[in-house]
Amino acid sequence: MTDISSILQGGYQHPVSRAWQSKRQLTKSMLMYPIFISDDPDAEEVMTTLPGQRRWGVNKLENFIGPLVKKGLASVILFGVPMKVQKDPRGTLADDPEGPVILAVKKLRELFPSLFIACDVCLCEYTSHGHCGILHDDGTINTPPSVARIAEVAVNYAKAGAHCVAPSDMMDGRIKAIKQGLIDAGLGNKCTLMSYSAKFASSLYGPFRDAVLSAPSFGDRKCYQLPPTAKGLARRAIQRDTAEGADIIMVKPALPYLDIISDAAQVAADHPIACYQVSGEFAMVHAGARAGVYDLRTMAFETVESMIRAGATIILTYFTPDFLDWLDQ
Ligand SMILES: NCc1[nH]cc(CCC(=O)O)c1CC(=O)O
Ligand SMILES: [Zn+2]
Ligand SMILES: [Zn+2]
Repeated sequence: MTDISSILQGGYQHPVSRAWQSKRQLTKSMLMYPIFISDDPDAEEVMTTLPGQRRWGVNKLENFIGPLVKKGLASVILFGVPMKVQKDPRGTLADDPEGPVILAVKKLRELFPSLFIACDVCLCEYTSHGHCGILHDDGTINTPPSVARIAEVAVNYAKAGAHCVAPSDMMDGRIKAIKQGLIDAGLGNKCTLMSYSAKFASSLYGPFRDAVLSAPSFGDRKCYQLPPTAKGLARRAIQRDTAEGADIIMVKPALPYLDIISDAAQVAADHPIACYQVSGEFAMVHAGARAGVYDLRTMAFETVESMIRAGATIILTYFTPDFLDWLDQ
């Protein structure tokens, strides 16, 4: 005789009952789409390492984003790609009023009033050395001016109309400085602060660095991004950033760091938890599908559903346009 408590399959025999077995399901409003904005206003440049993604010029945004908004796109996060300009040690062009990010924010606000617009905040796309902060002469991070500069850039994106600023630089103390800067500018109640709190020094950022030309010219980012083994540091960074005024906590990369997502959901239980399925994860899912290891769509769902199961409610992913279609089918 089978013990009644050993029978589980009765609970998931049908697609509807299977859906009831998940606490949360992927919905369109969970998706935030990362897009690359070139300083060439007419660009629609294909990138070989990020399948299907392009560097877009400001003039192309209407035709690119319009159909996605019609399909239910709720939010985007913008990355500036300065292709033509001169970079300097302090990343002066990060908040150039005529630069790609500020122009794109204004344009998108005007074109798509319902779209939630976040801006990634970092200096590495704009610094001559390619690091995320301002450096001492010996090449190490000089924290106070880095934090001041990052906060200045964030406030300028918010002033341009960003609904959310998301610092990915990993400088200590930047959340507090940005929050204070937003408050001082009268934007404390108008702009969401999403912290890349638990951002690890990962091999999975390669395609992104090619896309935005932000690879460091020397060294690596291991003195500011977290060591992949450092569960404790991640928890402390999450605690610190919630205490410093972050509205949303992010974990990045996502799939190899599901335990950190789960920790974040406990440590910051009263905050929305975001995770970033980064460029290398996206490339891996595509590469495996091309090699015949699995079906692309099935695997894309499995990765993102794992993140949701771990505790994420916001997913930054290059699969967003695909999910908007797949979720309709
Ligand atoms: N601060 C830069 C930044 N912002 C987002 C990503 C990664 C995004 C991706 O790989 O998709 C990176 C790369 C890095 O830190 O080197
Ligand atoms: Zn950076
Ligand atoms: Zn960044």
